[in-house]
Amino acid sequence: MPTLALEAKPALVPYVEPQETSSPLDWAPLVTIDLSKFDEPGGKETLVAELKDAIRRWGFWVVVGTNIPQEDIDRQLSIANAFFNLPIEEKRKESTTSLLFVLGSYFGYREPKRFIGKSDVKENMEMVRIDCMVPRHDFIKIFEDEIAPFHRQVWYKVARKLYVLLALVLKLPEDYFVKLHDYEQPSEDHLRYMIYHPRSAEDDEKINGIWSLGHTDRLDFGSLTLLFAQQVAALQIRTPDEQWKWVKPVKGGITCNAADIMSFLTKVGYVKSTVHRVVRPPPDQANNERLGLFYFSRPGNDVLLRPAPSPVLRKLGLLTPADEDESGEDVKGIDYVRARVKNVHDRQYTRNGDVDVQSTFHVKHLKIQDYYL
Ligand SMILES: O=C(O)CCC(=O)C(=O)O
Ligand SMILES: [Fe+2]
Repeated sequence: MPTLALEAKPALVPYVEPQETSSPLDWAPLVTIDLSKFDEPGGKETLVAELKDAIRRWGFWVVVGTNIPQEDIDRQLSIANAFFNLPIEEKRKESTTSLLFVLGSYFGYREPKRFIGKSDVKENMEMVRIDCMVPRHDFIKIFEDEIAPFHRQVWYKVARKLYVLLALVLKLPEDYFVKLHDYEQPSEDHLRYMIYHPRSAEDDEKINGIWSLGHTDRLDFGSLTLLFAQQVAALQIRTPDEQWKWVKPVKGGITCNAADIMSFLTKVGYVKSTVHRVVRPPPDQANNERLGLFYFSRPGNDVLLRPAPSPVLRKLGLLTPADEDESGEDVKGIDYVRARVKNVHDRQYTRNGDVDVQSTFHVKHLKIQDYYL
């Protein structure tokens, strides 16, 4: 079994993206937010108006003009690809064990071990979650000097600006959400590398071509999910009229979605945490590996989770006196994240069909409904 010399940074084969699909797919008409306007006079106002529609109707949008160099994104994809190409014994060295799931924490490598519902087909995705506070896999440590600044620039160039715009949509002080997600404070904010391996048409048929069940981003329970575009179409969102539509990858763009904490902070409804799923890609991409690079923004561990005191929510009658009562029992960001991860992952089977699709769990006084479509 090859071992890695920690001090040596191996030369990486540059990752080459698969060809774009030419299948005529029913794409979701997502709004594009051009962040290069953010610092222009009147720019924020324009973006706020665009984002408002996106968060209320779709919960998904695309961001361009981020000023993150394309070569930095490509380099992350090359590191991710090289990691997944390591022998399995090597990847397992820092794997996420079931013990961690019991504790509700899951950084590190996760291999596809679970069966899909009651079928004999196994999950086809591998992932590695990279947090800045846990021991890392040796391979990841070697590239830490590139991964850490990349993580940081995504926060400052994208997530932070989106939080400012979201606060403005809700007529809150500009830094309201920025403070809750302060990059410099301890949190479980993280990057994720992920790869889906193609399956035979036969196996995919047994699971109705669904690679990841419809869900909101409870799984990586956070506030915002940023997905750097990769060319293999497979992500679908459920539209307000309950149709599944494909999300079109935009070269150099980032597909963003509001996750459950953002929805919770805005009374589960103002900002929509939209149901989405991953399906077998179209025929001309069905044999491609699907490599993904994500950023999951989470609130600070010690942040108290309570609905934002937004005049917009108040005007809509969404804030109850209990929401505005500061003496109630508090739930911290970390309590919520741990409870959710434990509920989702501390199990042998993925949920599919009739296997435990509905469940609830508690975080202190909050009862949370967890479901999969
Ligand atoms: O692979 C994708 O495009 C989306 C994955 C996803 O929705 C998730 O992991 O929460
Ligand atoms: Fe998701």
